[in-house]
Amino acid sequence: MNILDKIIERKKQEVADAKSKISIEQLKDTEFFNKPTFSLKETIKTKSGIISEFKRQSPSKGIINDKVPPLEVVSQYEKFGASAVSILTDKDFFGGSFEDILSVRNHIKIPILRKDFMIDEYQFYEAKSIGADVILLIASCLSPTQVLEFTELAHSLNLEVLLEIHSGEELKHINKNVDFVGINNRNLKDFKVDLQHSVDLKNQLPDDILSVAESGIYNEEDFKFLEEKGFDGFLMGEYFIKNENPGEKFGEFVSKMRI
Ligand SMILES: O=P(O)(O)OC[C@@H](O)[C@@H](O)c1c[nH]c2ccccc12
Repeated sequence: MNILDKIIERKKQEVADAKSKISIEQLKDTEFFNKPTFSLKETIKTKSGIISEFKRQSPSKGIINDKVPPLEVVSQYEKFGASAVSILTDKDFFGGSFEDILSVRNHIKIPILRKDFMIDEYQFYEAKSIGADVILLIASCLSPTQVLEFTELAHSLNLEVLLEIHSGEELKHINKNVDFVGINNRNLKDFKVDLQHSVDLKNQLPDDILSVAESGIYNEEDFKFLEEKGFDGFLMGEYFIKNENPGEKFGEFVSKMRI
């Protein structure tokens, strides 16, 4: 079984447990559920275009940084011009939690992407109740019909949708309602990174869709290369988070790139 299958199997159990503890009605009754959201569609154009990520660990890299608190990191990301922050909420494989979003929500005014593996409607209500603005849909874990239905549900809750694809096969998961198409430079099944593969795929996207290059952007050349190919957004995690002071590293990067 590959890692992605393992994650999804575990996620099903996790969602079943959560459902048995807290109902959707209870989620609707939380502080953030009815608050207005922040739009990445706006900030992707007006700020740096970078969605900078907070994560402690990943299946491909193990522990990356478990020393810095989320608020310290994301406040700096905001200060230096991040269009949004991505926060992993998966616990077992990425060391995240809802608390990582809850603890920062009231302190930043840019969109938060809840980065998790969405497989069930329940998780959209959860995302909204913790104060997320954008959710990720991973094409390789869903059918095109599920992508369509989940997008409608997300929009009904005022959440924006980043649809992640990695192969030509997955182009058929795209529908005109998704807000952004992310192309993962990393294959989630074997962790290989290939930027040219992503550019080839980007050239097959509909013209009017906002595109995000995701993962494995490890230096200035990688970023420039993808920027020149016309990506609108860039999802970057490890390059910043692996440092003692990820926020400062992000600030240096933005000023060096003059974005
Ligand atoms: O740390 P990186 O290589 O810069 O990658 C960030 C982000 O793109 C990556 O965490 C990611 C992209 N899609 C995902 C899906 C699930 C888990 C993680 C991811």
